[in-house]
Amino acid sequence: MTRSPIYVAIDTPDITRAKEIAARVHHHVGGIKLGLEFFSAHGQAGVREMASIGLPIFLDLKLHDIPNTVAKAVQALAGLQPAILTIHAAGGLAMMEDAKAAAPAGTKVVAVTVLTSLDGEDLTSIGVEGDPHAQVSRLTLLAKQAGLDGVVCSAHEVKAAKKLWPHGFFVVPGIRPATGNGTGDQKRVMTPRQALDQGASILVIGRPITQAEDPDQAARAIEATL
Ligand SMILES: O=c1ccn([C@@H]2O[C@H](COP(=O)(O)O)[C@@H](O)[C@H]2O)c(=O)[nH]1
Repeated sequence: MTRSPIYVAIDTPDITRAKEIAARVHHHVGGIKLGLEFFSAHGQAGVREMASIGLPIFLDLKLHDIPNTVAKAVQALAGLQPAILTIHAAGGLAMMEDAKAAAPAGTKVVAVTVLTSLDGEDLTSIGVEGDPHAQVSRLTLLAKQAGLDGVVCSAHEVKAAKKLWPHGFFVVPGIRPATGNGTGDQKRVMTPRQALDQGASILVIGRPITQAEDPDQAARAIEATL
């Protein structure tokens, strides 16, 4: 059976709630994404507890520091054997190379290019010239050169990024079902179906599932559109 491309982003510091959501959506997702909020509250012990549910774990820590520090952090996380681990492409070529070298063989190391909460104006405000497309393309090529497994980008850039890296692994957040609540803090969004059509390898979906009255039903409804 093929795994669902949906990774549910369980962003909560409440481990009881995190386990409850995971148990409810278990059959409709391909994995669980744990990020800064969960990790800051529960650390590696919490990740192990969530892993015992039996779904692949995507550890979204978006590591970004000098190469030595990031490599040591990746080494320290290696025992968790995450399926996917994120670092920031803006950390540069050497940082990405060292992170990949420090990761366990079974872990896909992927680089965040341009956060889906940013638009062109935001990029200009932090001194990045060009639109998100140009910056995603530039950082995708750098991540490929560093020997990573793929990148994180929005569905708006994934087609172009895939052209540059046909065998890359493309993680796409900023997913919003056609019907439902607003985009929140996300600025570059697309529906799950459209994102897959554009070339996403996996879809990261948080609030549309976790904040639904019935997360199981929300995940099931999204799955039905794929
Ligand atoms: O560019 C990025 C990189 C990571 N994320 C993470 O994905 C989820 C999205 O959650 P939603 O509730 O579906 O908006 C969240 O955990 C982010 O940390 C991202 O959104 N954009």
